[in-house]
Amino acid sequence: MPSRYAPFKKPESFIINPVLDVLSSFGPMSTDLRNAFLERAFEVKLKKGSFLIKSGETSKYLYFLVSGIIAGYRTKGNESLTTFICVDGEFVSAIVGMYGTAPSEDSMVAEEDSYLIGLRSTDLLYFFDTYPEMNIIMRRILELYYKVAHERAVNIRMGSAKEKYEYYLRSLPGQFDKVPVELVASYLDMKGSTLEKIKKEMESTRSTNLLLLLPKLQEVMQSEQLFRKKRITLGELSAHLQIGTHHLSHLLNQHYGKNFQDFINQWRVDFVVDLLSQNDALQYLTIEAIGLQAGFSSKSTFFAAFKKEKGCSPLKYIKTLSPAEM
Ligand SMILES: Nc1ncnc2c1ncn2[C@@H]1O[C@@H]2COP(=O)(O)O[C@H]2[C@H]1O
Repeated sequence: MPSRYAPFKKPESFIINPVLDVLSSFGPMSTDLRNAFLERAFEVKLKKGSFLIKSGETSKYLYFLVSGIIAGYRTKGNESLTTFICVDGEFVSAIVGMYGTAPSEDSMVAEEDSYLIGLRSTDLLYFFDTYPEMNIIMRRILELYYKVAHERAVNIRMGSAKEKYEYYLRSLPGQFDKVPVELVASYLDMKGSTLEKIKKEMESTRSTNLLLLLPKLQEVMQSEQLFRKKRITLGELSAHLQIGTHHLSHLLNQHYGKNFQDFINQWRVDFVVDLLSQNDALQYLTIEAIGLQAGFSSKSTFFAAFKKEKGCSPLKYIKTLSPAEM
């Protein structure tokens, strides 16, 4: 047993229970099987840069990555190739010799501090013999990984560098940002500089696509006066535009230089100013009531937002209006 292994330590239940939930999402687990896992699974903490498995080593364990990144690589002559990138929520093992029957061809290294749950292959074999449901669960996991591996083999050989990168983005929804560019480039078998260029191009088309939404945003604010809804949220406005909240935030920041709240408040203040200058609103309504009409939920937020936009209080502003405007 290589000495770099820490002694056996059971994981905390708040960590192992979600892992068992992932397993049972592939098929029901009996309480006995869950308990057997709780008894035998161990925790593995890896510092960034340390090995989970070294090439040539016979691994007698399977792992589930709870947090962090594990990358597989192998070297051929002077060349080093990233063979897989594993992010949290995935299983990792020496693919060749999964049950400790042959040395691993790939080395597996933590690309950031990682936390894994391990299981001895002998325990897994024992589970197969003792709990029939474990066979079903493992069969389904392997079917899924087989499908993913096939997709990867096809996609990585086909298409342009951009298409390969698009495949990669689809294969790790929501997770891809955390993997270092150099690692992704090696995985997709392209130069780091090529990948940087593709990423930049995709960023700029995304910004252009977002800009196409500006007329719709204007429409939603002007005709539907969505800002007048008290406590309107970023989520509601993005739902109206049918885009994600982070895309809307990005658009507001890029185009207006404003965060969501300031953007909404600017519309509200413009609404108030419009009302004040157009008719004799103040004969019927107090200035506070006009603020509430505009969508502000209190006098203080109204006054603060007004000052931020116009540089003075609403009352001072009214005094600057000519009598004809009032
Ligand atoms: N990365 C690791 N891989 C395998 N076992 C580990 C690791 N880190 C700690 N261990 C523990 O080290 C133990 C060594 O003996 P066991 O095989 O009984 O069980 C092993 C695990 O409990």
